[in-house]
Amino acid sequence: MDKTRIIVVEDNIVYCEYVCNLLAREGYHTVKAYHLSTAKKHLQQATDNDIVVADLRLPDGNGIDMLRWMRKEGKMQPFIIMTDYAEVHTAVESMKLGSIDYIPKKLIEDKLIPLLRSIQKERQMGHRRMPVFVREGSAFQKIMHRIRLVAATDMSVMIFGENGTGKEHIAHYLHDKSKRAGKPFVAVDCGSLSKELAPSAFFGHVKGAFTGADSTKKGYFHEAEGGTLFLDEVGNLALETQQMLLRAIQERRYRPVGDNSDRSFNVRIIAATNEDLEAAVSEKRFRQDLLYRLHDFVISVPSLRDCQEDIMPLAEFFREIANKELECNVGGFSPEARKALLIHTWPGNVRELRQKIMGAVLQAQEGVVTKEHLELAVTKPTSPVSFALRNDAEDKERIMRALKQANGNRSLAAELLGISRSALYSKLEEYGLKYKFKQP
Ligand SMILES: Nc1ncnc2c1ncn2[C@@H]1O[C@H](COP(=O)(O)OP(=O)(O)OP(=O)(O)O)[C@@H](O)[C@H]1O
Repeated sequence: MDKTRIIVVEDNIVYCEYVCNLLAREGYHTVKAYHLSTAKKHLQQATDNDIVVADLRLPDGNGIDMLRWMRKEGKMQPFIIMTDYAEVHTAVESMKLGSIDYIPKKLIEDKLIPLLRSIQKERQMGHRRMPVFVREGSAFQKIMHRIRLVAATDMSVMIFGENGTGKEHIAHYLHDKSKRAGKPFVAVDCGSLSKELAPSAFFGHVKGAFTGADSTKKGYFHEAEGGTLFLDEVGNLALETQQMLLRAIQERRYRPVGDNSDRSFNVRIIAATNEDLEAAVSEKRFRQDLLYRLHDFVISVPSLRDCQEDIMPLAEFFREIANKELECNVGGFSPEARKALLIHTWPGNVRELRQKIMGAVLQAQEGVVTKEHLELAVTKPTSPVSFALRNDAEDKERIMRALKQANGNRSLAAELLGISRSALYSKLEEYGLKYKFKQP
């Protein structure tokens, strides 16, 4: 099971139910919409991991209208059209707009699940459906440097940053640069996990463990074996789940629900949040000991408004993608549009930029994107994420772990800790730490 939700858009209530049951039997979490308007509401809350399965004909529009609306809004979730009407031209139109496939309803039982599995497999193998732009601004160069530094180690990494800054991309990149590349990368949306579901989701369960456990299920830890487990929005985990995770991480073992023996695991953990977890700790919403376990190494991703030099290169990159995906021929941005892009505060960060550019290109079709095409509203910036954990005991252990990972090399350890070499020396002195590295 992963964090994928399938949004099923179908006005025939019986058929909608049938498709949802088909999906639920395979362990998918489904959301139903009988109208295009309801589907749009669901999509406003959708994550990039969701997948849409839509009928072609709906009471208040059709599947193609919906796909066009999604792409205009920059919502690039995979879109599968199902229909009774095997009209080739409609299929072609939906493909142009980026629908993944077109399944005649009579073949749905055979084709839908394999198609969904292949989409998910691609994601798990790290083949992102969305191309990634390598940002060259100075902040990102530093981040890339820090990633290369930590990738080779097994340190847990905590990524802080506002929504849409690219934290998940960074986690993927880190995985790809690590010795775990080629092994699974399993992303977990911690916000969608209730405390009741979490034990089975993380650790799996055996058949008959509880009512409804019709078969044995692997949990995220098992799925991620040898690879990376990415805990997205980790600040949203229930306290009970935090405690359960902490125990597993400390002991490097867990017990599937209903099983009578423990399993050990070899998984690297990367976590991300847009929350100030230090505040969450002081408000007793987040366990300090878990936070401390999760952040051997910290990466702070700046907001887009603090990376002005990346705005136009990213905008050009998204313009080219939009041209290709939407079959448009837009050559650039007018001077006013450029100015508007540079002064906008981007509360939704790169995700918002992508959405605005996709929408603008679709509107412009050709020529250049103008300020009007961008439809940028006046916005207030969200508060920046700050982070400064520390208490002496935890600091000491973090320092020792960094020194160990750096094989005793103090310069490298200081870099891993994100402090200067002299700051590391004074910390070593302050805490009376004498780390002696034994040569093998
Ligand atoms: N370097 C990049 N190249 C291309 N697209 C990017 C890049 N960075 C971010 N994006 C786009 O922005 C969206 C948000 O990125 P991502 O999901 O990695 O951010 P996030 O910080 O994890 O967001 P959230 O906090 O909302 O989960 C992605 O869907 C992606 O399309």
